Amino acid sequence: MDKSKVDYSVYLVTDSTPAILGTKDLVRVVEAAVRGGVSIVQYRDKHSDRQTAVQTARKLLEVTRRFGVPLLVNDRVDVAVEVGCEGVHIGQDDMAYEEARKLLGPDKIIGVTASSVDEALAACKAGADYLGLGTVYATPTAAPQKSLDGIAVVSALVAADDPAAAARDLLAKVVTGRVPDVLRAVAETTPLSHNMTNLVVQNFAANVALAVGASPIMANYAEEAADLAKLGGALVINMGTVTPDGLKNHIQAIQAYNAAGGPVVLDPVGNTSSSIVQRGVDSSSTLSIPQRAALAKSVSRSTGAVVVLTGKTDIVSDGVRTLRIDNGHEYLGRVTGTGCTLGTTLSAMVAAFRGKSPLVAAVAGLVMYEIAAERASVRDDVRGPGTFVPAFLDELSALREETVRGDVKWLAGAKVEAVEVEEE
Ligand SMILES: Nc1ncnc2c1ncn2[C@@H]1O[C@H](COP(=O)(O)OP(=O)(O)OP(=O)(O)O)[C@@H](O)[C@H]1O
Ligand SMILES: Cc1ncsc1CCO
Repeated sequence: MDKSKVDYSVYLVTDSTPAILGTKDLVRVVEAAVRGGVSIVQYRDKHSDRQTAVQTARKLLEVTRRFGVPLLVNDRVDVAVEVGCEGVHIGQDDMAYEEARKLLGPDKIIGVTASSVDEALAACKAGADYLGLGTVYATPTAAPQKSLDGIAVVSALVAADDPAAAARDLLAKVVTGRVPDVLRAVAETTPLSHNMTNLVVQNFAANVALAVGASPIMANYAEEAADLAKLGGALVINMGTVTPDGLKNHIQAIQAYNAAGGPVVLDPVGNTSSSIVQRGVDSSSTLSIPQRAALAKSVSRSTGAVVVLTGKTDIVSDGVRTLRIDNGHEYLGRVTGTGCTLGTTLSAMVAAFRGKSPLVAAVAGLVMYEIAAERASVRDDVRGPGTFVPAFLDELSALREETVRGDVKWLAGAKVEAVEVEEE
């Protein structure tokens, strides 16, 4: 497991005490919670003897591996070493970071609890992969300086009657809560959105990129891609009006972005070729939402890419977590190129959120795009798809401005839900 890709959004800390777990089986509770959307699990057990702890950790590891999420063990580094899980979480009174690192090697995750600024700085300096901070809550006068990567919960899941539903609910809330971080990152970095897109949407896509806060360039000649790829942006490959020459340019440009580690958004426009971020497959499909969710998850698993399937309901999956977004307006389906320019929007989000979560970035792009459409559709000056387009650009731009000045009331309208997909 590549520890730089770990998603801390919904972090489950187990508790086997009867007051929290009741008479339930811990492994089943964890399985349900992971099925619902938990992205990382910490097995925390202060009371069991070593042999029991090793046995339980093995059972938990079997579950977490099946779902592709990491398992950490609290405190008991020897247990983590013995079962070969993804790492440990240590407190200030536990084994020292350096000693744990020696036992676990460089690739395992080591998280450290910090209860003061000094402890946090020391843990970061030592090389901790993440910090666990005590009870944290923002107040109107003390907003956190750094946004959080996720929340750790114990009883909200372990004591829940339906841990899967509780995990789904938390996942949707945490992902939605991170949307402003993504939009602010776009505003702060003005990422390059390098579009190799179809002939129909060039101008519209460039204007959408500007409205969401990106810097567009429509450059179809692949010789330029190696230089452009170094500018920290993302590439959109849209195959809407592709030609044999265009295809060669696309491949060369993708290689340039891969070499530079830059994100690529692939929009096959109705094609079903393998993809990096894919959309449009469903536009005229009759698949049910569970079928589309299963398709998105399986394409994501096989490509390693986040997959987006658009339509009235959009599906986003990173192969582990799958979400649906039910915002938008039918005008989006009556204007050409709204799928294509969504790809441009996504490129801005994944570029600005590079190294963080592409799933969260994709959700942010979808939510912003579709709430802008909803707001435009109810404006007095909008009487049909023609007047909708300029109003839509205005609303995209307004959402960006509101978010940058800290007004995120609009996000209350986000309809994001986690979807459970049966294991194959
Ligand atoms: N009836 C609808 N209600 C709400 N949102 C919609 C509707 N139809 C499309 N959308 C939204 O419009 C955006 C574009 O999706 P759509 O599936 O229409 O793309 P497309 O058909 O591939 O577009 P393109 O014209 O670029 O080929 C998505 O954000 C999607 O959610
Ligand atoms: C109409 C059209 N034809 C090729 S690409 C495109 C834009 C919507 O996909």
